[in-house]
Amino acid sequence: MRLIADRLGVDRGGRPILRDVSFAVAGGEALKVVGPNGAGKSTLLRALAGLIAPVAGDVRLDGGDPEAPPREAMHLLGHLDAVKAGLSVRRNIVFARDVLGGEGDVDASLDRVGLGALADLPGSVLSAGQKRRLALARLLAAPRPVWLLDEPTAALDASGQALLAELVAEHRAKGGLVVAATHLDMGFEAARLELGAVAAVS
Ligand SMILES: Nc1ncnc2c1ncn2[C@@H]1O[C@H](COP(=O)(O)OP(=O)(O)OP(=O)(O)O)[C@@H](O)[C@H]1O
Repeated sequence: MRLIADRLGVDRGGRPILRDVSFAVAGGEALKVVGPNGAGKSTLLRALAGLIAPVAGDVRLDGGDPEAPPREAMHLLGHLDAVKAGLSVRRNIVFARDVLGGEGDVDASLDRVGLGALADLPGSVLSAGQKRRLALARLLAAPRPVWLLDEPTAALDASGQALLAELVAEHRAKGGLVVAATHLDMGFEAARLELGAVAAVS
């Protein structure tokens, strides 16, 4: 599988944010998107996920299900954790699995991210780092080959950051691919896409 962005152009609020952004990420690979605040990192992830229509170029997923839109192969972990405050921690994951599809084991996913003991508590009581861990559990419970991660280490402690690096390594070993926007070291090797006045891949 290959995720390809081809001369992508994206506007927001009528302003050009991304122009001529091109890259390809193959299964097993990771791409780290960097750039200053406002450079368009989140915008790029949202465009890849099909949530914002590009004004130029396109996003393709080669080797995926030709019948399904590319977004169905993607998991966007946004910088907001999208926790449903009124649902229990476990129900949050069941809900995500029902919406996104997938056969992941809900309790095993929670155990893996260290939230097993909190499964019956409402989502509203989770700390910022625990909400981030809940978002990681969603990646496991509703497996999809393309992970789009927006500032995935935000609010994670050292063990959470190590867990993220492990999950990414396992995902890549299974042929999954990762595009991650970040200001920080994420503890794994990745190609680099720098957004700024001019976008370039190195
Ligand atoms: N809904 C919106 N309407 C109009 N402009 C927007 C909207 N969302 C984002 N923008 C603008 O798009 C630009 C890129 O924002 P984006 O969130 O993609 O940047 P970023 O690189 O992820 O920034 P940060 O490092 O601060 O998270 C910014 O100038 C922002 O103000």
